[in-house]
Amino acid sequence: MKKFNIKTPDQGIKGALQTKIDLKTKPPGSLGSLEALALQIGLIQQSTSPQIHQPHLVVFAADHGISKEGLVNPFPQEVTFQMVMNFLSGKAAVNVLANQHNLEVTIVDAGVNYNFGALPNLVDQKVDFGTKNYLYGPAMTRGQCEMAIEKGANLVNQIAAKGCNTIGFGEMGIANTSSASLLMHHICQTKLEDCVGKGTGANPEQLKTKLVTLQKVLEKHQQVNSKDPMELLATFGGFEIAQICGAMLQAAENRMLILVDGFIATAALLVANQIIPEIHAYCVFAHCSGEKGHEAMLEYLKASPLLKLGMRLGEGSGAAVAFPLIQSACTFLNEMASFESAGVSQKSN
Ligand SMILES: Cc1cc2ncn([C@H]3O[C@H](COP(=O)(O)O)[C@@H](O)[C@H]3O)c2cc1C
Ligand SMILES: O=C(O)c1cccnc1
Repeated sequence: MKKFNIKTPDQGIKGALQTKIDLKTKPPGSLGSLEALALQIGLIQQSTSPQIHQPHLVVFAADHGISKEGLVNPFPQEVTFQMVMNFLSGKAAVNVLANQHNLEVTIVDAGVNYNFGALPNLVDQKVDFGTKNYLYGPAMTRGQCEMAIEKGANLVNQIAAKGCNTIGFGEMGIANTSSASLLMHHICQTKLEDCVGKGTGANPEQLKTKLVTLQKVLEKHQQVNSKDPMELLATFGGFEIAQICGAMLQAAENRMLILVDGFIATAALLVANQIIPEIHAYCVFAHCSGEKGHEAMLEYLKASPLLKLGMRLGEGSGAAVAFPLIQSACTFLNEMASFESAGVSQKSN
């Protein structure tokens, strides 16, 4: 298994950053969360003039063995490959929202149950044609899990080599809210019923079946070690979740700013955070999803999401929508006048 080397950013520059923020022509603290964001980005980049370069969203797609039974997912499995085609034609939610802010989008086949052949804009990182059904055994082997992590990490290195320092991750995989719920249950030690939500729109009866089914999955895997993130990921994960986990770990090692999307992307981070908790300093939490469980997941991570719009889509759509706030944080820090430069009097005391 690849070892990641993630260090909390050196705090030496913190005083200079805070002073620069406080000397802007505004009452102290009046830019609220943008000030915290500017401080965080400055620390990550070790600069009092941080810059966003080549911002990028990577969408990892994969299928889930469980989805074939239709017990946990309102939509059928083939929607995963159909949505990949939609991403490639540039017309899905994540495409249009990313285009709005000039975010580059890369689409990855992490393990879709479909043979795409060679498509020019699809990155082939297929581990397998979907995971196994975890009702009957682990979703993937340990080897597949490690491979997925490495593939995600390698892609981030390729993107970083082109000059990107800000990256978000999205996902597509019918039934993946179930994987995210199971991972959450074990890592956050939250009751299963508080981790399981409507996903793509389960009605009350479907939600009950989803919960009963996932309870059976937990019973099948009673022996799983909640303290072993790789075992959890291999048992309950998806190839897209595992690739996002590796991608996030690599992005933090590379000192990139990570935009964390919704329920499923945050579940990937839960695993990454259990592997190396220092990853936290590199994460900006884009939004609180409308999916039940996300708020508690964010609380577990002591994360303050930038937005709460009731979005519950995934794909990286929340990361795309929050991106301009990152730009605003850098812009005020770099361009706003100071009391001295503008000749504005500071408060008397
Ligand atoms: C058309 C469509 C587009 C999507 N884009 C993201 N998801 C989202 O929904 C799926 C998870 O929900 P569940 O666990 O209920 O299947 C994931 O693919 C996720 O990215 C979509 C779902 C659908 C149907
Ligand atoms: O918050 C998310 O990422 C989410 C919620 C429901 C379905 N798909 C994704």
